[in-house]
Amino acid sequence: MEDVQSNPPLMATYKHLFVDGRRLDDGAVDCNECLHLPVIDLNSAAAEVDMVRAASEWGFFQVTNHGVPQALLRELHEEQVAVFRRPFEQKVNERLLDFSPESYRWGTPTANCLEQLSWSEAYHIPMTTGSGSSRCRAVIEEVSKAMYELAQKLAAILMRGITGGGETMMTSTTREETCFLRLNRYPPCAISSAFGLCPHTDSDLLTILHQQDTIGGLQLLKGGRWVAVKPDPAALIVNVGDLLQAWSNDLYRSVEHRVMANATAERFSMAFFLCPSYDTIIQSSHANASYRSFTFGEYRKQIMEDVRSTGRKLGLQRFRRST
Ligand SMILES: C=C1C[C@]23C[C@@]1(O)CC[C@H]2[C@@]12CC[C@H](O)[C@@](C)(C(=O)O1)[C@H]2[C@@H]3C(=O)O
Ligand SMILES: O=C(O)CCC(=O)C(=O)O
Ligand SMILES: [Fe+2]
Repeated sequence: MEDVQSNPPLMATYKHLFVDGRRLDDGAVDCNECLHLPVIDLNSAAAEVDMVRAASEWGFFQVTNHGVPQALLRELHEEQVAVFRRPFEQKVNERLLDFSPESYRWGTPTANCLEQLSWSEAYHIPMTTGSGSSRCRAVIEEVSKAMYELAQKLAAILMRGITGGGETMMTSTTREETCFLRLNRYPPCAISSAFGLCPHTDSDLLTILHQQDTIGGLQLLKGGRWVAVKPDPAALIVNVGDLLQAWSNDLYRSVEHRVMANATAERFSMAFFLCPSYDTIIQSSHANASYRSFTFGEYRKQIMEDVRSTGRKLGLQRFRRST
């Protein structure tokens, strides 16, 4: 049974954004249509070709035979539920497993309007920090390692698929220090429609996402329309991040996605973000590269500045060369 005291005070903090019973305009969503993402069997002979096609046509796909044990994912889910069930005060004031105080976040402190609000709470867990000998710590570490290994394998395939060649991604390009797990919890939002996570692209190389239940709510922008992704706790979803889009000179697509809050049910998910070291230069070898070269550190800094000053992420458009 859910302890109400564990919920962050989302309504009390953000009620001013729900003015005049305003609702988000989600008229573009076809609720009856659930998107079946392309499925890539990593053991199949065609895996590499299929993945390159899916990353350029969809930006999102599912992987099977990925090597991450279902039992481990279930165990993480149990630990995650317990972590979020703790009283709100504890989540804010006590460091979880020695992670930095900023590892716990809720709502959107910079939101100026309903469209910028994320009705959720999350833990950002960097791969290389934290301490202790609890089961929770051990499970987080094991999941991070398995996700890191899988993500590196997928990124290497996608880098090889960039036509024109020249691009290489050594395993040394990615850094355990910058990769992180994001544990998401989306509380129900009974009063009005809200985003569980507002529309965004991921600011990494690629993301591996596990939707832990069948509640649903993830939507992605396809052909100018928001479409719902079929929830499947047995699947791992992979999506291209901004850095791979730039590195591939727009061959691969970092697709905008969002989560709709559910009126009655809470939802959990976990995402692993594969990132390079901050000094990695992101640069396409294409003769007419669409983006100027930039470091990952520069990119992160720009995003944080934009979110702070405008309430939203401007992302890759900041780095696009004028034509
Ligand atoms: C306010 C924002 C923070 C965020 C970018 C955004 O505009 C909307 C989503 C946020 C998110 C969610 C997933 C990742 O944790 C993240 C790093 C990302 O790429 O999009 C964050 C962004 C952030 O914290 O900077
Ligand atoms: O919860 C989900 O399904 C999506 C989460 C997500 O997009 C993210 O954490 O970046
Ligand atoms: Fe995301």
